[in-house]
Amino acid sequence: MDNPLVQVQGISKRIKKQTLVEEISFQIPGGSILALCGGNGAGKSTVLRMVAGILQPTSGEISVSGLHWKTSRKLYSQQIGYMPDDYQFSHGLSAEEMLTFWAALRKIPGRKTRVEEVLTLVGLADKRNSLVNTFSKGMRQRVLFAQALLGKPPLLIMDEPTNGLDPFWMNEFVKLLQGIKEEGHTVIFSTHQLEIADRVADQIVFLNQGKHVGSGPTEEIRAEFGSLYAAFNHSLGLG
Ligand SMILES: Nc1ncnc2c1ncn2[C@@H]1O[C@H](COP(=O)(O)OP(=O)(O)OP(=O)(O)O)[C@@H](O)[C@H]1O
Repeated sequence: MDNPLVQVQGISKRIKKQTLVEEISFQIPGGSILALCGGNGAGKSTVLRMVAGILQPTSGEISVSGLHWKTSRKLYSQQIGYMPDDYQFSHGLSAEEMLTFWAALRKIPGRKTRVEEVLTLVGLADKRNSLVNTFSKGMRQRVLFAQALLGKPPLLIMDEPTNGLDPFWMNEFVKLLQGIKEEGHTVIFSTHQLEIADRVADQIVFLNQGKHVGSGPTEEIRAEFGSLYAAFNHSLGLG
């Protein structure tokens, strides 16, 4: 692959004597979507947090746009919009105030307009004045998604972005991601919902118990195994 936007080379994370993830490698070409799939505790969040620069690998290398976190922290972070799998929202802030706060923190140019744009993108423009801590899980997910989009980052990293979304918003999420990809953004997201990976991802990486157990272009996996479910079961030695 020529000049992939993201290069992950043999990363492992050990905490005390426990190995959380071991020797994970993949590359993501610019303008494409990769889904990290696996069950609970597979290591998806740990990998995403390492790519985001929040957690440092015990061994292995990661580069984003040719940059390494250790040598270019600020530039590296500017490449990335990160959506965590959970977030404790502070009391008393509306959706608009929350996003304006994040935009100010990150020095987003034209932040009033950008906050308006992302609120509209995630369908929360009419809820802008409602308190975020009164929002449903799906609405909170959409606020987190909006904050990741604020800086129009080349790379979007999303941890379980469809958790808590109803079928309507699941569909909207797929359309949003497709739109983001058409604009040239690169996306990596984790999910245990294989149907979402099937619908939007160009490439899949299967993880199980911290290990890479299979990967490939989505179309090729489908052609070889019939479905992502069949491929995932095969990667677990179940079929
Ligand atoms: N800070 C930590 N200290 C020790 N162990 C950890 C830490 N963070 C995660 N783990 C362990 O690492 C393993 C991988 O966790 P991780 O959260 O990356 O998995 P996941 O695939 O995102 O799971 P889920 O889908 O349940 O969110 C789990 O066994 C978890 O208990």
